[in-house]
Amino acid sequence: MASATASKLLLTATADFLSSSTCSLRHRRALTVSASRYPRIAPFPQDLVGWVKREGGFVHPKLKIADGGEYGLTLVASEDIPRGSRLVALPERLTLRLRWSQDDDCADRPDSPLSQLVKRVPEELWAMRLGLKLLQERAKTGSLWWPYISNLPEAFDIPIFFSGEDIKNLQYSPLVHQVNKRCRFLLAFEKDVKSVLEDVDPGDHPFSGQDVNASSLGWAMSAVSSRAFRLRCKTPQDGSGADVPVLLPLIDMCNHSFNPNAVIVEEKDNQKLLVVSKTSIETDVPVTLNYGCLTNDFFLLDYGFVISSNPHDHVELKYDGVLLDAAAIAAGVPSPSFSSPTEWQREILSQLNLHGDGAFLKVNLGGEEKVDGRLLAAFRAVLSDDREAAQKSDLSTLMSLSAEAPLGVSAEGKALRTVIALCVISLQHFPTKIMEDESILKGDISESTRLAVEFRLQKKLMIVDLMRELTRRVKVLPKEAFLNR
Ligand SMILES: C[S@@+](CC[C@H](N)C(=O)[O-])C[C@H]1O[C@@H](n2cnc3c(N)ncnc32)[C@H](O)[C@@H]1O
Repeated sequence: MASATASKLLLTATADFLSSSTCSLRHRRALTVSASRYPRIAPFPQDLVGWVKREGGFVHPKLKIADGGEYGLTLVASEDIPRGSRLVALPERLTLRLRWSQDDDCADRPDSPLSQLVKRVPEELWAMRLGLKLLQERAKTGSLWWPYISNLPEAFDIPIFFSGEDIKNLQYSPLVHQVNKRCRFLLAFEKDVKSVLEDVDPGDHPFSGQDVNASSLGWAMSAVSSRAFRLRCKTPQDGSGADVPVLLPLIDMCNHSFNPNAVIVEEKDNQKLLVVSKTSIETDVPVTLNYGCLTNDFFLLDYGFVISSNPHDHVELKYDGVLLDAAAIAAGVPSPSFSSPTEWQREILSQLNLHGDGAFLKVNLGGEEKVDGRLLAAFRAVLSDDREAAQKSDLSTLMSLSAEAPLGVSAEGKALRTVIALCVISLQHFPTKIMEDESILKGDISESTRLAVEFRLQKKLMIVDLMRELTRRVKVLPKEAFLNR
């Protein structure tokens, strides 16, 4: 039932590209409304903890699966657990990953229809590759992983399932571009899958003869992108030393924190994956893992959530001479030369890969660096008259915000004021104001609208914070910085 909803939403989100896509993957077991607050694939999912233990895994006796509030389900300590405790140990055979072998019963054949489908998915959509395996196991009667799969969410609030209106509500073109790209891929891949499977013998059908469409493919891709971990594997099947995506039943009930109380450790000798507590965990406290130092773009696109004051979030801009001249003029810099840099400035811009053939023009504001080092170095160089000092300075100094006015206070003042003006221009690109977003969030809105508005609000708050920080830096510059020489 919810799969049908997901299908409808995917159609709405991609109306521009869509021809037809309506049915959804139906599991052999009936899909009815779940009794849980966080609907799962099966109305009464199997006991995941019991299954892991029965299959040779270990689960700390003081751990349980519980309601993690707005974060969905989570693993929680039912009593205090000391630091350094083994929380979960998962045998390798319970991990769900792509394995190819001609004669191993636990693996898929390298010439199988599943492998043909996997090969048609671009590497950057690795979640879809493993998603195909997940769909195969979801469709298979008697799958080893059914107790795990029955506990997976039946739908995901991630942007590929947003309505067209909520995709627009993101107000941020790099993310809208990614969402549209994924939707387009899913719609095209649906057709690919049908054509590959058209003449496949029923016994070889990867999805036990069931129909697979853009919606079910989207479900599988989202299940993997929001739950898989990338582990470094050295086996020949997985490619030597590559990061291989793996689904880790039960371990993937842990929610994310940048300050996690647990870590995943690979126990090579026993071929087990462990979760070990990094700190003591008090009663009722959830076990958390760090999913990565990601921007909100990735958190929303892959996981369906947005982190407030995310120190890794940034906005992406294009290094564009005309735009930067406009920013510099707005900052009070007379005749800036971003559109027509001098030869020595072009040399520095080339070293920064911001000029010439193959230049990489994407730059960021925000994140740990606060101002993209390449952008800052370019500003310092283009807004300086001191050719000798610029050519003598090493790039790493020019790129560092903590380097104190490497080309003199006048250039530093102009550079920082121009970054502030660029922040203002970036803010103006968002059609709504911070106060409007805050007031929308107080209203009665759908989860996807809430996520979209929260996403754009966080971007804007990040820019405002950056402007404050840069203004503080400008204010402490000596007064020569304010003379427009
Ligand atoms: C690996 S699963 C964790 C288990 C999940 N809560 C569940 O109910 O199955 C990742 C998902 O949990 C939720 N989640 C995890 N950490 C979160 C956080 N810090 N903030 C909001 N949601 C979070 C998101 O829905 C995310 O897609």
